[in-house]
Amino acid sequence: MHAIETRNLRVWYGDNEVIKGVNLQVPPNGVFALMGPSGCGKSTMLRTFNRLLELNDDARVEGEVLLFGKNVYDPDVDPVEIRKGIGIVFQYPNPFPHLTIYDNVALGLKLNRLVDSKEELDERVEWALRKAALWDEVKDRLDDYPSDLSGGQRQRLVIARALAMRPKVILMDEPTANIDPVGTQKIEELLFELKSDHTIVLVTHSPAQAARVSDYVAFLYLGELIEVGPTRKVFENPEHELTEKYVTGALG
Ligand SMILES: Nc1ncnc2c1ncn2[C@@H]1O[C@H](COP(=O)(O)OP(=O)(O)OP(=O)(O)O)[C@@H](O)[C@H]1O
Repeated sequence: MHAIETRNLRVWYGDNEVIKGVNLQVPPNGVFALMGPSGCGKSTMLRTFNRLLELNDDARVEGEVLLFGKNVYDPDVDPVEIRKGIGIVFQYPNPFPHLTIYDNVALGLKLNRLVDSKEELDERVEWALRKAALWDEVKDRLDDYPSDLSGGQRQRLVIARALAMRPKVILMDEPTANIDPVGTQKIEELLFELKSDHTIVLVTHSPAQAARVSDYVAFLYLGELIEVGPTRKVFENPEHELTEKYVTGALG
């Protein structure tokens, strides 16, 4: 079964149609990149997957988004539950500034009563920080605040916060756009580690990053899906001229 499947997905902001009937299938466990130039609709599409987009009053969604076979837009689905079950990481690392490193990871577990004891909470926090490849750097300063961390570390803290909830799917919207090259490399290595247990959908405007980290890639252009397939195939043997132009840098 696909982790995510869209069926004739369309999105409007007011009268402006920005996703124009996209049919897409994201296989489970791997990195699936959504790439395309600025404004083509990548972030908009990503936010339809966890129903975050409808928090924007102007936006209207049509079509289906199946999450492991279940349409998240069915009337019996609670969008809050959907958002809880899917991790999301944004372009600007946004840990809670007034919570310690420990509490940033622990908060969702506490609020949702996912653990029974302090011991279990400690274990889960450590587990998530290890999975996010941050534990060694923060284990002696769990009571510090995220402002003491580098941008790359803050982003891995956000990833740990998401992982603590054990999501099957993690959405990442340009997670390295504001991170230096060393921090970017760490996050890209982390994606490689995470993909055996998680489905990661990565929005990137960088074809080079898509080529480095993804197993499958979709190329979006002006709200349309131009091409999708295994990353190697799309980069080495694209079917569409537009894709070829984009991956060779001729499209901007
Ligand atoms: N809140 C909004 N209200 C109205 N139009 C919007 C809104 N957000 C995005 N758009 C428009 O929708 C289109 C798609 O934007 P979106 O941000 O999804 O593209 P993107 O590919 O993620 O671009 P970028 O890489 O620059 O973030 C653009 O034309 C954009 O101007």
